[in-house]
Amino acid sequence: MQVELKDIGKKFERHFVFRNVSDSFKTGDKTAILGGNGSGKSTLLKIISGSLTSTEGKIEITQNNQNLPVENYMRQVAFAGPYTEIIEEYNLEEIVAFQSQFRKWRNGLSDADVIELTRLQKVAKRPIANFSSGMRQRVRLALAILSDTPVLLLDEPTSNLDAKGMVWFQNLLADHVDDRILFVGSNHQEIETALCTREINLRK
Ligand SMILES: Nc1ncnc2c1ncn2[C@@H]1O[C@H](COP(=O)(O)OP(=O)(O)OP(=O)(O)O)[C@@H](O)[C@H]1O
Repeated sequence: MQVELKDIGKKFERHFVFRNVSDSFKTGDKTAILGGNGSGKSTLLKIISGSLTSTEGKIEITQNNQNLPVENYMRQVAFAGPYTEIIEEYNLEEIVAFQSQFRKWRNGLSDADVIELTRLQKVAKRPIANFSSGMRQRVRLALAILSDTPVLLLDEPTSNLDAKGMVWFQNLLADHVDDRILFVGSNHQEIETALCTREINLRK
């Protein structure tokens, strides 16, 4: 799969957040999207995910030498950001079972494997509404990282994670990144972008 950004710009109200972002990404590319608060990292990630349209330019997706319509592409993208909604009334077992109805897990993992990999098995029957912010973030990350999608987008992945959670995140991502296109939005957090081999710096 190839994701190509052609002169992408995004304007909210009267102001451009960024303009002229052009780049091309293929399977195996791991890209850090860097910049300070308000530089447009989340906005660019949403555009790359297909969930937000750009004001200028276009995004082109190619799979098996064919252009992929955005609605087909969106099914192939997994996204986790601190703002990604999770169904509060469900418990972890129910959320995992719900997602697996429409999306396979990587490497033939079962729902039970996914729950085990969150390391939250002990609270798997508690409603997410009662989870701490760090526990919720683990759920968001596990659901995205373990989804069998060729594109993975993570926005500020270590937000709300403690030291143990950061190590958990790094190991989980390292085990599930190789055959994908990865984008990580980060405020220059070493630990978040450690695996990245290229960058888009929105400050420039
Ligand atoms: N829906 C929206 N309507 C109006 N302005 C918006 C909207 N979404 C984002 N913005 C503005 O666009 C700019 C970039 O926001 P964005 O969330 O992409 O930045 P960011 O680099 O991810 O920031 P942070 O590091 O603080 O998360 C900000 O000035 C923000 O206020």
